[in-house]
Amino acid sequence: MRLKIEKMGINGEGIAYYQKKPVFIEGALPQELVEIKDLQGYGTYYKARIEKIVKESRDRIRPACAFAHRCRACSMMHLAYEKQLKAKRDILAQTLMKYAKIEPSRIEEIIANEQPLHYRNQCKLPLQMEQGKLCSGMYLPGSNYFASVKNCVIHDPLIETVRKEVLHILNKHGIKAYDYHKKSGMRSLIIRTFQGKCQVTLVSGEDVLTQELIADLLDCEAIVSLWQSINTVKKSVDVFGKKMIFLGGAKQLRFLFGGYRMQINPRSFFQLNTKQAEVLYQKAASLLTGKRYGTIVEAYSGIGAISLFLHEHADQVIGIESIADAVQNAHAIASLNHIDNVKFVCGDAAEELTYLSKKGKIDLLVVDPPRSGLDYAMIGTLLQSKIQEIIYISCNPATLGKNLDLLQQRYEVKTIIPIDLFSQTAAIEAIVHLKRKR
Ligand SMILES: C[S@@+](CC[C@H](N)C(=O)[O-])C[C@H]1O[C@@H](n2cnc3c(N)ncnc32)[C@H](O)[C@@H]1O
Repeated sequence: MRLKIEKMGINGEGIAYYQKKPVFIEGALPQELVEIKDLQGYGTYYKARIEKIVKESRDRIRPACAFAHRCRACSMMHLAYEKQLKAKRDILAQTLMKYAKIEPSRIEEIIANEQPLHYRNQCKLPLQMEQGKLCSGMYLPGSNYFASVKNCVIHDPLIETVRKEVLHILNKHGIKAYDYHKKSGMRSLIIRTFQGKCQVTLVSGEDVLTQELIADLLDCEAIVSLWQSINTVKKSVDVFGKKMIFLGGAKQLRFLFGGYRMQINPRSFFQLNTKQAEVLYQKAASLLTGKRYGTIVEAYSGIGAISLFLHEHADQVIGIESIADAVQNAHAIASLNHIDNVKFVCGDAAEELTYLSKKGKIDLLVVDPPRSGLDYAMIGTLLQSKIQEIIYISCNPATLGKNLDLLQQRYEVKTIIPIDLFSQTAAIEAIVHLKRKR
């Protein structure tokens, strides 16, 4: 059967219509005519695969990665970059219209990523055995099918070099992939890099790593911080296990960011695109009205990067973050940079914000939640609070739209700025500025 692709879906798939129901077709682009196979119904929609592209879009390009069809993580790589930007703005506009009745014209131009390849500062890759060798790869989207990936053009090139070196060393020492029954072996490889240095975390079973293996890994010039994380939970959502073992080098990875001296532990969050993160925080700071704020609260603060960018505008900034390591990093960073008007609380954002808003006046709240968005407790606290201004940084248009729909009871949306942090993928970051209605 042949179908014409009408538009792009939220995950970068092409959408056609069959029997008045949408058909999601991975890899197809708007305006293309495709012959489909494996049509499967899921109640209100269908999914199908491309058998053949009968008429190609003019915007289709050859993907920059030879493994794109195999790992399928970069669902927009076959679309010219300029058109990716347009598609992302359109997806954000459609989603905010659908959930929050926000007119598409209210959305500003998307801020492009100057480096749409080699931008990712961290990899978290599962490990498996292939032809008797430990190798890294990806679980294909929505499945537990493992595909080894020889090279990734999204990663910072140093990640790729170190990934290959680490795998070579692990294989030299006869290390095998994780075995659920024995609770032993290597599960995942995490590499984070800033400015030519890497922090490596080996996620494993209950294995005790030999001193020879650790010494070989620390001999790699770029590895300056080495950790092991024990994770024996069968269907673990978090890649890291609860137990972290420091193996050598420095405990924290140190780097410069936006003129500030930073340090980070493996479990602490940091935006995956370092250069664009700076653009994002500068843009968020530029939305401040110019007046001096009494108290700014940054909820979901990670290692407190946004607080650093805002601290000069306020008497005090309070960050709230649930990961203890990140809070520890945030405090250390503030003192490394001699900033004494920021402090951080470890806890749940909704609970701590409820407490803080009862205790004193909050002039501006910055929220940068995970993909799940703000929970009902958080929305409830905001609606009942007297907070005048909110900057909401989102990485998920759907949860953003649902949250804005509720927040619009008390807040007016002033500005919406999309920004591309994750080129080649369908992920969209956006900054929304809200002001309390009179
Ligand atoms: C998208 S990251 C943003 C971090 C930081 N704003 C930045 O840009 O680096 C979300 C952060 O929220 C934290 N987090 C997740 N759920 C939380 C909760 N219920 N309360 C407080 N922090 C939470 C995560 O650990 C993570 O650091």
